[in-house]
Amino acid sequence: MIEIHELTKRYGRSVAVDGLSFGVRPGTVTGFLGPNGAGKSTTMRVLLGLDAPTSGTALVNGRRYRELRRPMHEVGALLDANAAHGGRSAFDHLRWMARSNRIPVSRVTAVLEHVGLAGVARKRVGGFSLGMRQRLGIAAALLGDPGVLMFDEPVNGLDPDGVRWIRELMRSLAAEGRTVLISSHLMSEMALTADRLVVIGRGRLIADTSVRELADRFRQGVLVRSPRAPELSAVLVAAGATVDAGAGGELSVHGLEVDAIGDLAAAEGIPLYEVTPRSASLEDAYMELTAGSTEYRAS
Ligand SMILES: Nc1ncnc2c1ncn2[C@@H]1O[C@H](COP(=O)(O)OP(=O)(O)OP(=O)(O)O)[C@@H](O)[C@H]1O
Repeated sequence: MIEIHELTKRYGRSVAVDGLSFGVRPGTVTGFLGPNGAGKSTTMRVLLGLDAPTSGTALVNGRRYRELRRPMHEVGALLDANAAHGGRSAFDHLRWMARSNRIPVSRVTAVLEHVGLAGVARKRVGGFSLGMRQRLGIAAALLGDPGVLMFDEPVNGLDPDGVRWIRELMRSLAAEGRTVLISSHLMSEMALTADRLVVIGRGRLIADTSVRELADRFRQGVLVRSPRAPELSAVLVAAGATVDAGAGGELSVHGLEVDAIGDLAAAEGIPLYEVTPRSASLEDAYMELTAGSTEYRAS
């Protein structure tokens, strides 16, 4: 469980996080989204005790990071994939972390296997690709088997296989009942990975919602194709829908859900070739939500 309450972080005169409040629940993947400079990394750094808040609180399992008795058992994080010393092997890097946190070395082998690095465990980290470094960073986060996990931009620079692997790993960690927070500035990625979304801009909360609620909020109607489109259109309008006919004969229907459209067409014996809810505009929703919050914008 993560709880952020009225969190503000100033660096000199600039405000990185500005009165931010939200919670992240166990058993879900929560996407932490916002344009560059929105304050995502700062929030995570404060949660991990790497930065002190100017005011407000950032709690893990009800405590500030420094009050956690065995921090690596409670929260694991990937902030910077290049944190490991290049001259050490993956195994030695993790063994050093395990020893200094009184974690049995057997966990090192387990997490290296979990992230698919068992075969290169004795190789120097300096020779690792970005994807392998990300995996090693995730292995380090998992070392203490914590219930809360935070990943800052974990898919940055990964190839499609790596992206899919991370997505599945995040989902399986949440399915085990863990609290998973992933920061990203890619809505398209979060739409596939996250259950919930916390969107911030200029350090402030813009939206705290489920992916489904956001999709519904910005739904663009249902696309319907039928060989008897004009007839179907009349039926749908009579049932209270608003219908726009496209140039190709397709109908854009607002005010009726997919099931209702199917039932009405069936009742009239009108064939349907396609009924597609057009809710895939999450990227647009995100752009609209964060318009005005971006630090740098091409004009
Ligand atoms: N140590 C620091 N000193 C001064 N300003 C900082 C510091 N760390 C962050 N900031 C500023 O705080 C703001 C928020 O930065 P932060 O890195 O938290 O954003 P972010 O949402 O993680 O962005 P990105 O997606 O680019 O990583 C930015 O304007 C940044 O320049």
